[in-house]
Amino acid sequence: MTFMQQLRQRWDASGSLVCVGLDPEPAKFPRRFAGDADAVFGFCRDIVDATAEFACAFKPQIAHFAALGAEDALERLVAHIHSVHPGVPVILDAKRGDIGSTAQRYAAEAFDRYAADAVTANPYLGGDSLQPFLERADRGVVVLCRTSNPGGADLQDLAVQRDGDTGPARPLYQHVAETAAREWNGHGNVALVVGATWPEQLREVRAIVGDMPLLVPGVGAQGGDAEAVVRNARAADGTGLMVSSSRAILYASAGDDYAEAAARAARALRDTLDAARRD
Ligand SMILES: O=C(O)c1cc(=O)[nH]c(=O)n1[C@@H]1O[C@H](COP(=O)(O)O)[C@@H](O)[C@H]1O
Repeated sequence: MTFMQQLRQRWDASGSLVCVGLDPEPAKFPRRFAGDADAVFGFCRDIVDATAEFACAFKPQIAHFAALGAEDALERLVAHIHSVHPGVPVILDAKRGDIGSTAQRYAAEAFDRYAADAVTANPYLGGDSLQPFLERADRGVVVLCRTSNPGGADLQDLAVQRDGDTGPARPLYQHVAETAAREWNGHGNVALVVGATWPEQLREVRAIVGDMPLLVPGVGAQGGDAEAVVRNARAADGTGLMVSSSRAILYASAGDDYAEAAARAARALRDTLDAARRD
């Protein structure tokens, strides 16, 4: 089954638009993990098991593992999700982008080493740099379009015009959305990242890309408005969104109830999103 088929089935089966982000920071782990050499895996596994029923996807962030030398924990975590929660797609957040020969190795890293169903990719190097990801038709390629951070505007909002365009200049992120929909999505395996912190841009992107899935980080710790995300960016059938939250779920409690607190936070976000899409 392809990533897109899996995602659509999961939206239906879970009734959830929540993507649970897995960004391990040992300093924030509950005290019971102190001195545990396998704390990164153990903590993330507990969060996964507690939140899976409320998740349309999981999104481990690679730097949060690699910076700790915990790549092995990431490999085992993805294997755990596939075996214990089959049907919940894993998006590896790696934001890769490089010349073709190197991008090919990044694709092998994400899809073969880590067995991710999808990967985030940076389009700055252009279409040929995305090709090694795009040609893996069964996997998803989640292309950065309008990122959630304050500086997302610095370059992504620059008004630009392609050679030969006759209309007015448009923000670069809109060109990314249009190119993704028209040129990069030949296998139907492309999604876009648009931050929850930019509701107007979410609306603009949705208008450009039709029903293409959007990964929307920035609710929770970054303060994005979950209801505005749904209002502005749901697809025609009420799905189309993976609204991603990491810290607000992972670290909902620093006590022994961390897993239950994470489940409550994920369920609350699911319910908020679900109510908004029924409005
Ligand atoms: O690609 C991403 O996942 C991403 C894109 C973006 O525009 N903004 C963004 O915050 N992210 C990631 O989403 C997660 C957000 O974490 P929280 O703010 O804790 O929910 C982090 O892992 C970021 O690296």
